[in-house]
Amino acid sequence: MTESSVQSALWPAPHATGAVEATVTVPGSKSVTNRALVLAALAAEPGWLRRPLRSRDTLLMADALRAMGVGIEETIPSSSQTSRGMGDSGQAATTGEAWRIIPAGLHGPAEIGVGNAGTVMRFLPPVAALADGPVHFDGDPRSYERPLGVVIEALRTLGARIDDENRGCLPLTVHGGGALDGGRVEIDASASSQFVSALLLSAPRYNQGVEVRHVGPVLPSMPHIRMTVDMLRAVGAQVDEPETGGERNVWRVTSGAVLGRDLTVEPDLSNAQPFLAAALVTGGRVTIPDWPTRTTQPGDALRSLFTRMGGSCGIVSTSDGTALTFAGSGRVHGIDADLSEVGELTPGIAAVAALADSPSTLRGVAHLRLHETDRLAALTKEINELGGDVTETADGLVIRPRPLHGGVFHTYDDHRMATAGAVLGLVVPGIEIENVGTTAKTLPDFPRMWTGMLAGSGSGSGSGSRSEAGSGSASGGDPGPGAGAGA
Ligand SMILES: O=C(O)C1=C[C@@H](OP(=O)(O)O)[C@@H](O)[C@H](O)C1
Ligand SMILES: C=C(OP(=O)(O)O)C(=O)O
Repeated sequence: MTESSVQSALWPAPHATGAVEATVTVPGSKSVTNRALVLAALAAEPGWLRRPLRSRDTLLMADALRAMGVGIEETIPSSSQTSRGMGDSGQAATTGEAWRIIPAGLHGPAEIGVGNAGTVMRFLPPVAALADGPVHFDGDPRSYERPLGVVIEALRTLGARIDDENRGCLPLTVHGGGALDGGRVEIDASASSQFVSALLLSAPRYNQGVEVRHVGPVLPSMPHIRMTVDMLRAVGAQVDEPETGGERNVWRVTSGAVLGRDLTVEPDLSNAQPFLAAALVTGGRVTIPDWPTRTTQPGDALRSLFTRMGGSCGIVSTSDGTALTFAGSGRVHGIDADLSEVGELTPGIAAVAALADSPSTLRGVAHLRLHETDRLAALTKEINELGGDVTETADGLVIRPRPLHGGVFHTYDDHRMATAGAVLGLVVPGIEIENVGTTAKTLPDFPRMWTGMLAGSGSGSGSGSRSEAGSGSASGGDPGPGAGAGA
């Protein structure tokens, strides 16, 4: 098969013949990995990143930093090396991949491919402003449509010179001058929290630091901004959030050195979503090892969201740390939820909602129209083409469950559309996922993990027995077309 035929192939989504019972090891968080790479690249000394996510978005980030002169060495640490660090839930890492990041003077000229990674296209122009020459950014066709003008204008206010031939979108060139003044900037981040995170992450290296004031009507994905602030503080940056005197949504980062750290990346809790959903929709039980007890990841909200939808869960101590066990009850309920803080969970919640015993209203997620695809339109069309009844609202979806039938579930190059389709396929026979390889954006091993999860508990192989699935540890099952493609 050529790469393009692999990409467009249809993947027969496995159907669960019984309750899913599995332990699933989920790879590291995209959002933590890409923030950690940026901060380590800006540091005054080398640092370590353990259990990083290795996916299209994070490899694009690493390659982009390398293009500007940063050293990133990929090593497998010996079992005697252990680590603790920011974002760490307390468990020691004794195995797995580790990247050593060796900061250097940032150089241009450089060519950066952002793919369709919001974190790369938003977080790196502020870094490139510190380079000593031009840094050119380009990406997938969809990246041209995703908003970037707010970051471009803010950087200009802070002293950067940028050529944006497409006016506010990619492609663009940041003419780095080796340093940036910094200062105060007002932005409207209602289209993406990543605008705020982008400006804060590089701010300690700007001459005057940065004060960012959000002045727009809404601000989505607050946990991701908290993640940025937490991770900045963990590398020694001073970040003030004056919430008194009527000042909300203001962040001040003081100019100062960024420390090199040793960080173990938490599992990606948003990527745990399809596996937890599998327990919910099949009345099964799924355990996710290393679920952190304290985290800024929005995926932690799945514990309450999926409990409201009919499941139950608990964090348990294990010999290696902590794990989340989530159990379905055999019933799936609809939900009325404001998902503005956790927008990236919407596709997975919509899939579960389409299988529920009552309607759902998902609100606060108008900005999803500007994600990997227009997720509100895509979910509406794809669920309805399987017999569903979904309508778009100004800021979300209303989902009235109907009996669904098989068919092709199109994914629009959106990893979370693919995993949402896989959840539907557990319950609805005959669903085929177009381009499941698009999951490589954040979870390259998804098809193998999914079939591994089902190997002992469903998909025609009997129900009730336990299976183990995880990145690199799943056994059995066809990895499916496109597995690993696109990275
Ligand atoms: O900062 C981050 O790591 C992210 C922020 C969110 O973006 P938006 O605020 O644009 O939704 C989220 O949806 C995305 O998956 C990751
Ligand atoms: C919106 C997402 O990604 P990005 O980082 O490209 O914005 C996502 O992963 O759901």
